[in-house]
Amino acid sequence: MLLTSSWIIDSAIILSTLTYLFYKYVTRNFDYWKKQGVFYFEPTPFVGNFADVVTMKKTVAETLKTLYDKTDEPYFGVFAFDEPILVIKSPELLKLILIKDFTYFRQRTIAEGSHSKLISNWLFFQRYSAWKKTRSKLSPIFTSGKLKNMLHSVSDTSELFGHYLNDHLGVLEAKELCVKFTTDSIVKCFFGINGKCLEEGHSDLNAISERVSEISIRNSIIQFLYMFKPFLVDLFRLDFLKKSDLDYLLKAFETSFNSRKAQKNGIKGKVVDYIDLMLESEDTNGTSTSEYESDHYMAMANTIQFYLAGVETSAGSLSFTFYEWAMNPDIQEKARDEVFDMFKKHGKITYESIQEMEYIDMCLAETGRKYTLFQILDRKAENDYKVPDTGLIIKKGTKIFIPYYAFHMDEKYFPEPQKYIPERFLDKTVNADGIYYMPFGEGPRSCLGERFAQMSMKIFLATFLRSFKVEPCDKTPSEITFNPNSFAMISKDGINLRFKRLDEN
Ligand code: HEM
Repeated sequence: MLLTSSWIIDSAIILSTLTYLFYKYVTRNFDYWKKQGVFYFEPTPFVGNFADVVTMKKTVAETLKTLYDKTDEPYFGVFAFDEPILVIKSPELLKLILIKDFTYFRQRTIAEGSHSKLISNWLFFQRYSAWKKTRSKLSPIFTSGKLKNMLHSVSDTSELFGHYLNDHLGVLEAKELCVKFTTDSIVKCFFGINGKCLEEGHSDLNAISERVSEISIRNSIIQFLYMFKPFLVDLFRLDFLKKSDLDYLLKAFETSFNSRKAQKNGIKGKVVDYIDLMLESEDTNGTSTSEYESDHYMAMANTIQFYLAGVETSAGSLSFTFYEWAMNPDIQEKARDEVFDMFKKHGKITYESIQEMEYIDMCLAETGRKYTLFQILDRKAENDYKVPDTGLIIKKGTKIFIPYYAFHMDEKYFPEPQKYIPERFLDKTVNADGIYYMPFGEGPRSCLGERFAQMSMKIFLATFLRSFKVEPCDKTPSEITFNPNSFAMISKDGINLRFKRLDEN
């Protein structure tokens, strides 16, 4: 007997008290935006403004778009479950946050993965001081000169793709198909190995790439916690990759690195990939052993990150481009004409010739607009920041979501946003006043691999268009519905398309 003579009444009192206390706890921040004088959307206890995400009706990107469309305020408050988040709608304010006043917003909101030596070495997750050092060491890899050296590896992989497709023509799931190319091309350029996805049809690396992009309960929970509950990531030591997959990748890299080192044995040769670049820069003279080891580990860790950051995103972009080309044959034909002109003029794909393929550039730009690939971009205020010409002070620690899918689908910037119109990018006036188009992010923290991704995608598409065509089939969705269980924006029904040789009817 605790409170009354009846255990039933006691239990009811205890249960109600606990429920009340829990309710008070999860709603403790719900007056935050009111106190700040910021317009906000009324949250629901336990889910905040993300009820549709929890019930799997919509993706995070679509949920934020619905709210974005309901207001003309330059910024507004929402609650991700119990946490206040500032959402930016003004392109001018976004330019300040991402570029001009970047020093206030150098971090992301996502978990930092500090439980793992590997993840905490990844550029994407690092805090400013570590990030600055890593970014300055990695940036030289993506200069024009270095990319030119990687072009041959990407071209060879595209040729291999041509052979693979020739043997597998018919109805194929476009993303699965493109993952084979992006995996082989990224591991060739950054690990210096043959991923054998195209040569063997399905290799160990192909299986790892599929596990990374798979919509499984494990992946959904991990992605959700990285985004919304970062402290649980460290507590439960959550990693993106299964340990066995990670060990496989680390071993593949080290074996390739050591064998190249032994082969070269100090001889300076042509730099063809990332491994050569690492050997070139890992000159131990004048560097302490511990500094050498930490640089080597950083370079190796980021190779794994390039794999994770590049395979899924580039395959997503390519498969959505295939989808749009299948649904818009006139656009596919126009892109093919450009490729034939390019081959007529240059005879082969060179770094210079791909710069001339402007229509394919426009197609990729339009794919990047319509299919943002990530749900949101994010930043965190490192110090109090006074927003010019308003009374708002964004307090230190405030999490900021950039609803870039909503910007890209905003009628004001892109008339008839549901339509795929590459010509939108003809006059290059996008982002003239403020930032509203950012498929690769913007500012000092934008995508490091953008130029590599653009180069590889163009080489791949040019090789494809020269010999093949793509059409819709019975299983092709008439429009794309995004899968609400994934952090990446992917098609819920897959993208089944019919691939044919150019001379086939
Ligand atoms: C179509 C392909 C790709 C798309 C659409 C894409 C998109 C993005 C976006 C939106 C960001 C966040 C930027 C921001 O917050 O402002 C990002 C970051 C990043 N991406 Fe990509 N990406 C692609 C391919 C790649 C590739 C191929 C690599 C590496 C080889 C790569 C490496 C990175 C890295 C390292 C970061 C973190 C940058 C930092 O925090 O400094 N990405 N990417």
